[in-house]
Amino acid sequence: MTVPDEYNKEKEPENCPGPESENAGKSDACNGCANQSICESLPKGPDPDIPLIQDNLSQIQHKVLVLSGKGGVGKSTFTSMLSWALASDEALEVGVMDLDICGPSLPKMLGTENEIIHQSNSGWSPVYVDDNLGLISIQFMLPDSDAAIIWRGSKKNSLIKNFLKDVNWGPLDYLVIDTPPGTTDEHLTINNYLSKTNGGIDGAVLITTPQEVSLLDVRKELNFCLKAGIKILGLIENMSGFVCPNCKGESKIFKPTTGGGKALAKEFGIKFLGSIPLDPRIGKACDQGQSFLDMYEDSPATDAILDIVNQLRDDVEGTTES
Ligand SMILES: Nc1ncnc2c1ncn2[C@@H]1O[C@H](COP(=O)(O)OP(=O)(O)OP(=O)(O)O)[C@@H](O)[C@H]1O
Repeated sequence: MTVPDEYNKEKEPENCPGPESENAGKSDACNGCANQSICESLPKGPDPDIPLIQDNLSQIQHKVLVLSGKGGVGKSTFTSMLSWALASDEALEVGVMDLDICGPSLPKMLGTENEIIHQSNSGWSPVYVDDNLGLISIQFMLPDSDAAIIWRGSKKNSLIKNFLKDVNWGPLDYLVIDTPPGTTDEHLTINNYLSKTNGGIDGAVLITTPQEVSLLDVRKELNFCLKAGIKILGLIENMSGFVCPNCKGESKIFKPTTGGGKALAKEFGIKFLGSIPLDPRIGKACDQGQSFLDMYEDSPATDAILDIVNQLRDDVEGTTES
């Protein structure tokens, strides 16, 4: 078991059961400990749900995580684009899991904001965006779209387990998983369970913007992947300049650090998947729950995204040599 970097050994209370104990986070000594929520989120002993998760996900070919160090850099936007792009190939069955439990935005971006979850004998059904594109999100279980989700780690972990064990995913070519920003309980939980499934996690796509604050935070994400043994499929620099829709001229809005994503990828020896320019129509399409890729085929952002998706498919499906 990997104990996360955030775990602070110096803050261990007297009689601490230790992060690897079955009682981690649950004993009296844990109350008020700064490490409690981390310990609660760590797996304890053999988990009887693991065989159920393995069975439920056994027909999923590829599992891809989308990660970012900072919020607001376009992680959910890219997840929605990747999902639309994959599903535009009618030969593929695509599932999307929204693990941004406290800030779910995929239902809106994929045009399913007002849907509710359906339960049948075979479990929860994903909400279908298209015949071959299903989404699961906590949003579908909330009384209204403004409801706040203020949950501790253990409750989030149970929901993630439900998403893995109780959603009737069926056979899928791709399961794309959007995660919250940073390295959180959700990341530890999903990695813990998926790493035990057939084929494990194919890899993670990391999103940054060119700003220094985002580049600094995405380093933590890279180190998390390295520590957790998650393959890094590549890094994307989003909002990487603005292409004027009229004159097609490009302005480097974050001038000194534009290209920082590429430099970071080189430093870590990982693939740089490409830069996606700013296009104000992306926000508009996402707000309307429509596919930007279909609406604005001529946008340089569409070209960049489709090129990235092709590279990912080549890597994940092994159609070209890396
Ligand atoms: N290339 C782009 N051009 C223009 N707007 C963009 C681009 N990428 C993302 N956006 C916009 O930036 C905002 C933040 O994007 P998004 O919600 O995907 O970020 P996030 O990283 O998932 O944030 P969080 O993790 O905090 O939910 C959205 O309004 C989205 O429409």
